[in-house]
Amino acid sequence: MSAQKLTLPSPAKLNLMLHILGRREDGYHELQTLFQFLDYGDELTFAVREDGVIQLHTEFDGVPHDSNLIVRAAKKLQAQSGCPLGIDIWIDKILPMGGGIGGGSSNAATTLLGLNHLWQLGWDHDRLAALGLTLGADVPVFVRGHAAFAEGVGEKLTPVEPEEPWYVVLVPQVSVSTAEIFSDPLLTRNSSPIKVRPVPKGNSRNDCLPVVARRYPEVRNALNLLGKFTEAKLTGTGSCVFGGFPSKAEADKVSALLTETLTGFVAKGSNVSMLHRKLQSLL
Ligand SMILES: C[C@@](CO)(OP(=O)(O)O)[C@H](O)COP(=O)(O)OP(=O)(O)OC[C@H]1O[C@@H](n2ccc(N)nc2=O)[C@H](O)[C@@H]1O
Ligand SMILES: Nc1ncnc2c1ncn2[C@@H]1O[C@H](COP(=O)(O)OP(=O)(O)O)[C@@H](O)[C@H]1O
Repeated sequence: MSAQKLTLPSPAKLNLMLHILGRREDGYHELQTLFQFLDYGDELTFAVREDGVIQLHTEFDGVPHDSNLIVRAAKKLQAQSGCPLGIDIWIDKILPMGGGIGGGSSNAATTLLGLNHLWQLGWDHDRLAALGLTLGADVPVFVRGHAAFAEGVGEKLTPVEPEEPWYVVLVPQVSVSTAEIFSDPLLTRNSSPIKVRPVPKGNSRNDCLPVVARRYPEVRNALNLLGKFTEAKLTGTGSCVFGGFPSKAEADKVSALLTETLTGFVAKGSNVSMLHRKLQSLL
């Protein structure tokens, strides 16, 4: 008899603002950023194996099997929990890679939460988030599943409740290297820390934007075009650009105009990750 399959969502995130406060001794940058999820993302399907093997069945262009964050997350959880079970995994990948919408980190978090459920490990979110942080700075927020103000390299999280507009997200056809942006001499690294909560209005800038727009004409173009309709912002280190609208109808109208020449999609902002809504419904 074949194992029962479980399908879970793996949502995208946006950085609604991103300030860089300084550089740490280890070369990483201290940030303040606001994460919100999108009701839009990949889908991962899992089936438990009795033989302990971890197998991702979907191939990724340019990402070898054992480097995939899904496989790395599964192997770490298996090693640290001592679980003898294995897993078959398939993914329906719709999120662009290297777009600043966190697809890889989200896939890792969905894997951690999915396997915690299927392998019946009983780990709490603190423990899963700590493991997730060793895979990437954005993994903990996906594990916790609530919109958050993040500090440090993104691991100190305070839940927040920003508005949940409809977004038009444009996907310039370039992959931006996060390392390249953080090593650019022109990057602003000395923003003053925001000490008041919630983040006061007027702090919605992304310090990476000037450097990314300067290096990538495709991103500049997307910012200019979306900027004709609403405030156009960069998420993470890009390449994706987004803007909020009060209704789906308005977002759809702008998207229809812009996607004649650019790639993009419309999605609702969400303060509770659709992964957590699905997991809740299983309990
Ligand atoms: C800045 C954010 C905001 O969400 O960008 P996006 O990746 O989403 O675009 C993330 O925190 C990115 O975190 P993460 O995804 O873990 O970064 P990585 O790709 O591992 O980082 C690649 C390189 O960028 C630099 N880096 C990254 C994050 C950080 N806070 N300071 C840094 O200096 C480091 O040199 C690191 O080796
Ligand atoms: N499951 C995965 N999904 C996406 N990218 C992955 C995955 N596993 C490893 N990667 C690598 O991580 C890089 C960053 O991916 P991603 O998280 O999608 O972008 P970003 O951090 O810009 O939002 C990719 O370019 C890819 O090389």
